[in-house]
Amino acid sequence: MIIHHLQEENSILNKFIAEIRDVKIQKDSLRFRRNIERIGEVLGYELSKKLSYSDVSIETPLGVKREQLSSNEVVLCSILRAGLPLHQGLLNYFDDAENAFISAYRHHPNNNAEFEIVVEYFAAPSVENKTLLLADPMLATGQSLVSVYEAIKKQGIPKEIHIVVVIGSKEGIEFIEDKFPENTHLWIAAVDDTLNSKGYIVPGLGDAGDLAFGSKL
Ligand SMILES: O=P(O)(O)OC[C@H]1O[C@H](OP(=O)(O)OP(=O)(O)O)[C@H](O)[C@@H]1O
Ligand SMILES: O=c1cc[nH]c(=O)[nH]1
Ligand SMILES: [Mg+2]
Repeated sequence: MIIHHLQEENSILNKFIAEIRDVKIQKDSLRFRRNIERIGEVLGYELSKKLSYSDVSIETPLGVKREQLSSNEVVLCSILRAGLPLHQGLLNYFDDAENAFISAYRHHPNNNAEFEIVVEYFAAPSVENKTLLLADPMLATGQSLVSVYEAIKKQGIPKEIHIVVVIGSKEGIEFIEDKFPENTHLWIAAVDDTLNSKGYIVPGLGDAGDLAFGSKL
């Protein structure tokens, strides 16, 4: 896996990350969603540099100019629910992508701390020989991403995969590394050191789905 950790270099991205972490700011859910979307735009711009480009003639009112345009067939796949604002940010830039939505949630049998990942809702086009962008704001244990990848493989084998994450744990990155093809790119804004006993990233930001859409029963 080729890891691109964007916060290794300072940029305006740091402000968006700081705001989604900050307990004094993150409860403004409109701002939280918009910040995740903005991070999706930044990550999307960065990953666009690794796509394939070909020469296309563009006619302006005054002449013709050759531009290098991406020739990748992109499928943008997000994990519900927290993935929705990140999906929107990526879609703002990859506006002609096909889209896939897959749900994954943690099921705690008998309210135990242990959980299993349940994949239920599944709506995806073929990904055969296409460029798959797999987006989830949080990479904690890594189990959701791997379960969703297993599910989407039923739709074909992608030519290349770009995983897009806002905050990940070192443990989660280690867990997913050998579960994806070697040439998979991981675009990750921030990397945190630990997970707590409930599998939450520390310091992280809390529950991304709840912050974006409200708590659930
Ligand atoms: O790496 P993992 O340990 O699998 O955890 C990460 C998952 O947790 C969050 O979803 P959550 O289960 O909270 O569902 P939600 O989006 O509905 O809130 C997040 O969006 C990831 O999908
Ligand atoms: O830290 C975490 C872990 C899983 N899901 C979240 O939203 N946050
Ligand atoms: Mg959640």
